[in-house]
Amino acid sequence: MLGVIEHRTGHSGVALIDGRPHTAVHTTTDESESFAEVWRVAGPKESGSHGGIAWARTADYLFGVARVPEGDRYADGTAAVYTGIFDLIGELGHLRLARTWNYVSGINTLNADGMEVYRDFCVGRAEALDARGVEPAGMPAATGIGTHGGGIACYFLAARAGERVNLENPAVLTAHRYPRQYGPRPPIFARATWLAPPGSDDGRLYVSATAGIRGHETVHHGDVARQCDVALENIAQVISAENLRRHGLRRGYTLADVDHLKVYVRHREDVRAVRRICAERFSREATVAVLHTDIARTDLLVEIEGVVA
Ligand SMILES: C=C(O[C@@H]1C=C(C(=O)O)C=C[C@H]1O)C(=O)O
Repeated sequence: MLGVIEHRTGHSGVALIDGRPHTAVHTTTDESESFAEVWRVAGPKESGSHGGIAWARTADYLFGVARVPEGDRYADGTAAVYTGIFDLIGELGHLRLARTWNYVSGINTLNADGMEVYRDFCVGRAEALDARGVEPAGMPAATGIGTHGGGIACYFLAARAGERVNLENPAVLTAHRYPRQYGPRPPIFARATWLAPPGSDDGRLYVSATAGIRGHETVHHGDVARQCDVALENIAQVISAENLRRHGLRRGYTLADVDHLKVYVRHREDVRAVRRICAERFSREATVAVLHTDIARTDLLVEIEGVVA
């Protein structure tokens, strides 16, 4: 095990438990929906702590977890976590950042300056890129989603070598090009990231948390089923052979290939409908965890992420 993230009805701090980074994120409101997200990899491991980031690695992969404590502003704390991540991957030599997750409590509430917490988080992330000279196109697939408490939990996966390709979706505007109406600094992440070990094309495709957005606009306001359909359509487009070819990758996938799904639903009463749609569209063998959380944009009702392995 390289790291463990528990999804449940409460949160915990960041810890190294038996050499494994660990935290619990408060991503749902019903204990029966709780589960542990366990990252496994073969080979000898070492672990450590670096400026509040608990990390573990093998020769090939690095997994790390950090947290910005609950407060009335988040930009500075977020910038500190992300500059810490950039510094750590540099020092350890695992420079291919492949996936990030950002679990943000009170994501749609206002901070002490009257700015939405999600936008405040985006400011901090963008400032860290500025500070370390990281190009927006270098940022991989991500999740930026709500929780019910605990500040901001950030975790990430990075690789030492191999092929990493960040993918966009032609149907959705590149996040870092969003217009200013979504906040003073844009979200910065790719729609998916392909990661393959050196000398092998046997890689994985990490799909960002994906919503009912076309261009930069939320579609089907108030209609969770139709937003869910557009999110699924967006995932299907990102992982399609046509899109992978556009990014220089000679393979292609369908929704039936996506596994390790996490589905975030804003309203408890929508959970059943979303579960039904996902059961129809994903493989019966896929694991699908449905969580009840707020979502970065107040008009988004559902987001879906997964991994093609
Ligand atoms: C809100 C969006 O995406 C969400 C926000 C993300 C982020 O800020 O890292 C990543 C994926 C989604 O959870 C969007 O696509 O506009």
